[in-house]
Amino acid sequence: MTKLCLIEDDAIMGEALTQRLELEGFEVDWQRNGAAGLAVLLKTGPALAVIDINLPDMSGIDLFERLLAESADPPRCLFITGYGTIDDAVRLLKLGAADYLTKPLNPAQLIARLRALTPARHRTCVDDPCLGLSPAMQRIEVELERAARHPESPVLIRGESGVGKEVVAQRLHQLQCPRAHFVAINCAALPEGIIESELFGHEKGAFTGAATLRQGVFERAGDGLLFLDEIGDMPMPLQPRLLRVIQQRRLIRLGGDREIEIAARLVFATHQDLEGLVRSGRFREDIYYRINVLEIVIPPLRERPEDILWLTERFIDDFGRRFPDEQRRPTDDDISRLLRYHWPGNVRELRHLLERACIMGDGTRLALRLPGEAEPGGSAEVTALKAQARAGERAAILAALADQDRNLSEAAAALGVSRKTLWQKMKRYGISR
Ligand SMILES: Nc1ncnc2c1ncn2[C@@H]1O[C@H](COP(=O)(O)OP(=O)(O)OP(=O)(O)O)[C@@H](O)[C@H]1O
Repeated sequence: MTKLCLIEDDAIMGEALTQRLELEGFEVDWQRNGAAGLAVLLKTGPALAVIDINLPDMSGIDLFERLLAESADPPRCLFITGYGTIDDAVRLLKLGAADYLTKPLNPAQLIARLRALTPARHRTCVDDPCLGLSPAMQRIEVELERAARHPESPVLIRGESGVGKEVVAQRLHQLQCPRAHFVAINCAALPEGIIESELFGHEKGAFTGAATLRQGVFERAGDGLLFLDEIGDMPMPLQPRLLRVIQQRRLIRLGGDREIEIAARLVFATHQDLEGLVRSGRFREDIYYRINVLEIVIPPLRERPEDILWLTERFIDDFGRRFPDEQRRPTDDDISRLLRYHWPGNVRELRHLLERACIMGDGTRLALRLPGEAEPGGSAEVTALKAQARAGERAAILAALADQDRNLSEAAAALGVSRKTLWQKMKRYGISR
């Protein structure tokens, strides 16, 4: 559990926050005044502190300055400020405080910020969800724990592209057989000519070009986990053979005659409407029933706002770990934009977008740009309009100069600008006298 010290003199607020933070999995030490709070921060070394800036015995600034002077490894401090103390909060940020939030406090926002601030070393695996914070992902985590105890049953993972189907398969592997192989194959990406030998393997000399024996993925996975992605794209001619292998858990390599036992856990995934494929005759109904034993459905990211925040924090943390000098932090505005966007590319899109936002960011600021939003300084349309306006302005200056026999003062008067302004614009547009 992440240790957190709450320093808040208001009894109602202190109690409400303590309850909420404990429900969210923090270990809370609530102190009612600055001196007692400071003592706890110095003695017990929590990972985080939430501090009201207006305390009865000292100001938040005094407290923070003393903490910095006396502690070699101070916790990350988030201050709560009232309307009149924003200036102090800004001063605190300059001194090195992690963040501040204004009253009235939005508890969900506080939790999101605290999770973002929790240093990785203070997170423990037990209370740190592996797949996400949303109820849907927590449910999947529980389903995976159950599935891990029944390795003989196939698993079918469904969800839009980029929702994390492979990540879920990896989690199952971690729960079930972390030391055994994890082999992944994308049935849609393999050319039809080689998919059969890639799946089932071939003996030496089985066909022209088969110079050596090759094991297929079913064999290579050993007693680990075989992840067959995009199963809906399995070519129809191969499906009867696949069905036999799944059913009998045995195979014969191409060109071979010996049966080989399959020990691997079989996990299938698809973003397609398998039922529709069955109806249109492109996917065999018998395979559909055979693989659809333990079905796990991952909802799209736009339906899991908690995960948008949780994943954002993870991806930004990852970046910060790789580039310790570049610690970014989302602003409130970044967070609301991330929550508003509809994420057609799901987690993959979020990951790529944040990678870019971290790389292009500056200081703690992310350079967040979401598809469809106007670029800073204007969208393409605005840019084109500006270019047009500039061209028009240049033409007007040239015309005024010609009209006034290139007399600068008279041209400026005709244009209604000062002589200095005209001269500056001429320089910008490359117009000589
Ligand atoms: N819960 C998660 N935690 C961390 N990263 C995640 C999570 N879910 C997805 N990702 C990241 O998002 C990207 C897409 O995930 P993944 O490949 O598992 O999706 P998928 O559903 O299998 O996609 P596709 O349908 O295109 O094969 C990867 O970079 C992955 O690391």
